[in-house]
Amino acid sequence: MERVKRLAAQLLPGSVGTKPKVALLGAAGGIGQPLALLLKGSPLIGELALYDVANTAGVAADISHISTAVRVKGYTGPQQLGDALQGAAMVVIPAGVPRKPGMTRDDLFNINAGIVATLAEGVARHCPDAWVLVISNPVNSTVPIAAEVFKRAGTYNPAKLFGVTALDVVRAETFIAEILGVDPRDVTVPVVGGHAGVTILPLLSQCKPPLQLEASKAQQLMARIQDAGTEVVQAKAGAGSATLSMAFAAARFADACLRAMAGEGGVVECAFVASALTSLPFFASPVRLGRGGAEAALPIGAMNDLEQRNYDAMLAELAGSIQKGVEFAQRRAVAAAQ
Ligand SMILES: NC(=O)c1ccc[n+]([C@@H]2O[C@H](COP(=O)([O-])OP(=O)(O)OC[C@H]3O[C@@H](n4cnc5c(N)ncnc54)[C@H](O)[C@@H]3O)[C@@H](O)[C@H]2O)c1
Ligand SMILES: O=C(O)C[C@H](O)C(=O)O
Repeated sequence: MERVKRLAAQLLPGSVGTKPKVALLGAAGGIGQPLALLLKGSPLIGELALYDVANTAGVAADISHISTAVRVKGYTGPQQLGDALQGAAMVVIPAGVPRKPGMTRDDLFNINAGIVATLAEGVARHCPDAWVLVISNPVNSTVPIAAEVFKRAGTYNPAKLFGVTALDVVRAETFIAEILGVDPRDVTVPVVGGHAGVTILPLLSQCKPPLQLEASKAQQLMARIQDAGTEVVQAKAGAGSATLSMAFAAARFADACLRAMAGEGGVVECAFVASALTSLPFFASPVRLGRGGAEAALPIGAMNDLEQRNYDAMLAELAGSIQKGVEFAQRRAVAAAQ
């Protein structure tokens, strides 16, 4: 049996025994640490590679003492990025700077664009078949950046690149459950578009159980979901943005991906993916996940007047953010070639 497991590990890239290796980039950060903790508890992971530019050794030593079967190793600095990524079946990226009060997610672009591009280059080189889950903001631009890097490297598989928008869904479920007086786990609500301000579009009319709200209340709830990140940034007053709820949301999304990777059918989660649902090249929607990644971006369904107005209002901003990411990656490639 052991021989069969070892053989399977050699034949299936990214697997340790029969369970995959997951690399977490930005593992010592505000999201990285609690996310590492949650991933250490996953029965679906064989090995967890914790990578950061600083402070990884302590986090890895600490997490490695937790009595679950996931093997943990820490990697620090660009020279160890390759080893962290080698053989990974999934790469989760929360590396980068968070917002401070008064900033938009787009204000993070100048720093985070280069970080995500560099890490995506590492993925292309060391684990080109991995599923890549991008958390670093602005997601509406960092995902297109990663796509461009992969295209240039000849490794782009649109089915395996995801912008993590799960926190928007988690928030929508929570706020709706408060209104309905039910357990948030019993609420289902699609959140589509992107992950910044007006591009976050919760389709409240499709909520299950149904949510009966007059238009002004629905508008208020939609605005609260759209501004929930800012609510946390303001509450943290300069100490960063959402980390714990983000770790919860990312762990849930990673778990969905790992279950689909392992062959579970019918797994659907919202994510920002390459999509033909709209005129835009990327769009967040419910996505059906399968062994090979995103199998289908599911139709966003009928929208009421409020949702349609929000949808129409978001398209230009989302298009601009996507284009900004694409142009950044193209300029970077030209500069690298000179
Ligand atoms: N997608 C979402 O819903 C969502 C939610 C919350 C936060 N975020 C974003 O996630 C990012 C991280 O947030 P945080 O609160 O964890 O920030 P943080 O500053 O606490 O942690 C970021 C970590 O990234 C590391 N890092 C920086 N450059 C790196 C590099 N080149 N390679 C590897 N690691 C690097 C830092 O050392 C740090 O440990 C931010 O951009 C934030 O806006 C996204
Ligand atoms: O709001 C932020 O800057 C972080 C994150 O995108 C969030 O939605 O909490």
